Amino acid sequence: MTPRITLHELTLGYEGRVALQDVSLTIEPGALLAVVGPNGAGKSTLIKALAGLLAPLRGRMEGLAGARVAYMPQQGTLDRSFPATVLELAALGLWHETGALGQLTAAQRARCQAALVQVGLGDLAQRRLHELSGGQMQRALFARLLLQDAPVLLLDEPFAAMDERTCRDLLALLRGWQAQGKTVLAVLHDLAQVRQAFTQTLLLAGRVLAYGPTQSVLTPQNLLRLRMPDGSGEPAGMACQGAAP
Ligand SMILES: Nc1ncnc2c1ncn2[C@@H]1O[C@H](COP(=O)(O)OP(=O)(O)OP(=O)(O)O)[C@@H](O)[C@H]1O
Repeated sequence: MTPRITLHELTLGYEGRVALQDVSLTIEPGALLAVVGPNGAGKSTLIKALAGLLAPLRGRMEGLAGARVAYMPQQGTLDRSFPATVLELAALGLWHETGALGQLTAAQRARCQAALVQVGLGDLAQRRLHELSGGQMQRALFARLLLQDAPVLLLDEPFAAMDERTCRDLLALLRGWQAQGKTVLAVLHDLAQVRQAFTQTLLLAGRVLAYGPTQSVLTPQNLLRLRMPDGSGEPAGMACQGAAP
C-alpha cells in the first residue's frame, strides 16, 4: 500500500543550522516527482529526511511511519572498494526477506539474476563493484531497487553521468514503478529530462519555490529567479553544476 506523504512545516538542517525551511506539502500515492534546484538548495537533505536518515529540526512528516522506503544515495557517496560482486549488491535489495546476514535461497538468487538481466547486467553478476563503469554501477543500484520492491522510492541524482541509452532504460523502470502505483521522487538536474518524464516537480532553494505540475513549476520566471538554465539551449546565467551531460 503506497502512503500519502504529508510534510508539515518541516525544517531540516545539520547541527542546528537550517538547510531547508518550512516545507508544507502533500505527495499523493503514485506521484512521479522531480526534485529540482541549484546546488545547496536542500534537495538531498529532503530526500535523506524522507528516508529516515535525518531527523527534522522542526515540523513533522506524516505517512512514512512503518512504510517501506527504498533510498538510492548519490553514487559519489558510495564506497566501491567494498569487495562485493554485482549480484551481492543487488541481493541487498532482498534484505527485508533475508535479514542482515541471510543466505540466499536458490529462488532468491534466481530473482537477483532476473533483476540484473532486467537492467542489462545479466552477464556481469560476478563482477566486483570496483570493476564497473559509472553507468553499470547505476544499473546495479537499480537492480537492488527492483528487488526492494518498496512502495516509495527516493532517488538522489539517479541519472548523473549516464549515457543517453542508460538514462532511457532507467527512466522506463521509473515509469514502470509509477504504473504499479509506487511513489517515485528523484533529484534531477537535467530539466529537459524532468519536462519529458516527470509529471510533478518540486522546486527548492532553501525553501519551496514552487510545487505542482511540471509545466507550471518550470516556468521561465521561476528559473530566472534561480538563474537556472531552462533546458531550451538558451544561455544561462549559471550552469546547473552536477548536471547530467
Ligand atoms: N552532512 C552535512 N553537514 C552539514 N551541512 C550539510 C551536510 N549536508 C549538506 N549540508 C548543507 O546543507 C545545505 C543543503 O545541502 P544539500 O546536499 O541538501 O543540497 P542539494 O540541493 O542536494 O545540492 P547539490 O545539487 O549540490 O547536490 C548546503 O548548504 C550544504 O552545505
